[in-house]
Amino acid sequence: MTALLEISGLSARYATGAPVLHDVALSVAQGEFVTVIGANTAGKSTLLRAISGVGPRVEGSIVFEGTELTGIAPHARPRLGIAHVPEGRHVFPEMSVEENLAIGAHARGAHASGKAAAPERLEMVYGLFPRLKERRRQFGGTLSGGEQQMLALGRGLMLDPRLLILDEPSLGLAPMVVEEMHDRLVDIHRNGVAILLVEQNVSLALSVASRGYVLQSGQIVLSGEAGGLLQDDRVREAYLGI
Ligand SMILES: Nc1ncnc2c1ncn2[C@@H]1O[C@H](COP(=O)(O)OP(=O)(O)OP(=O)(O)O)[C@@H](O)[C@H]1O
Repeated sequence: MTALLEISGLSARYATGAPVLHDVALSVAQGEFVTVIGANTAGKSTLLRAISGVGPRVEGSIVFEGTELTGIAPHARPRLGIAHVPEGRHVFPEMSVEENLAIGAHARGAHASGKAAAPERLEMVYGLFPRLKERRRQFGGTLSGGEQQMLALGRGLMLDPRLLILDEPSLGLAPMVVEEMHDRLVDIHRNGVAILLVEQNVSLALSVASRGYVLQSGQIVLSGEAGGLLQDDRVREAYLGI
């Protein structure tokens, strides 16, 4: 499979701290669903931030569709087709659902080639999340936690991304909402969008993704087919408590 995202020799550190990522190599093929699992502070969010260019200082290479990202400004990366939905919901509380979604379309830029028109994207997002359509005039801040997470995800999709990077989309949600969220991720993936998912819920992440990486203290210590990782004793002991 052709690589959509190819990371190699990636190290990252924050201005104020010690190195967080060490010589990380990871790839996502066109249309692939990949997950990164690991304990708290392993560096999962930092890895996603390095891809979107917000936060850590990086060394190494992050190539997206043949373009080296490390020299590209963070605000220009969404226009290449990368949507980052960070941890926490980050909706604009005093803007309507539809205004929140419009911001996503704006971030993609008006002239991106191959971009579906914003009204089509909006219908696609409303098709995936009918509850957002019902509440399109409601302020973002008045939505339930699950609805806000869906709005954050919908805003990312308004970018018409080729790669969706998601940080803990199920954090703090009730189990039924978590399942709904993961069903929607499967739908989005079926529509041809590649997904890189960071998730605390390891069994769920490995059941929706096709491949996974285990990040430990900033290093990839294990990787492979999701089904294989789910059966791996090291994963079962460390992350599933089995
Ligand atoms: N802005 C920052 N400045 C300095 N250090 C940071 C910053 N953000 C994160 N770190 C540090 O980087 C390390 C990795 O954090 P990161 O958030 O990437 O981990 P994580 O695997 O996503 O964990 P969690 O699941 O708890 O979010 C931690 O030790 C954290 O304290």
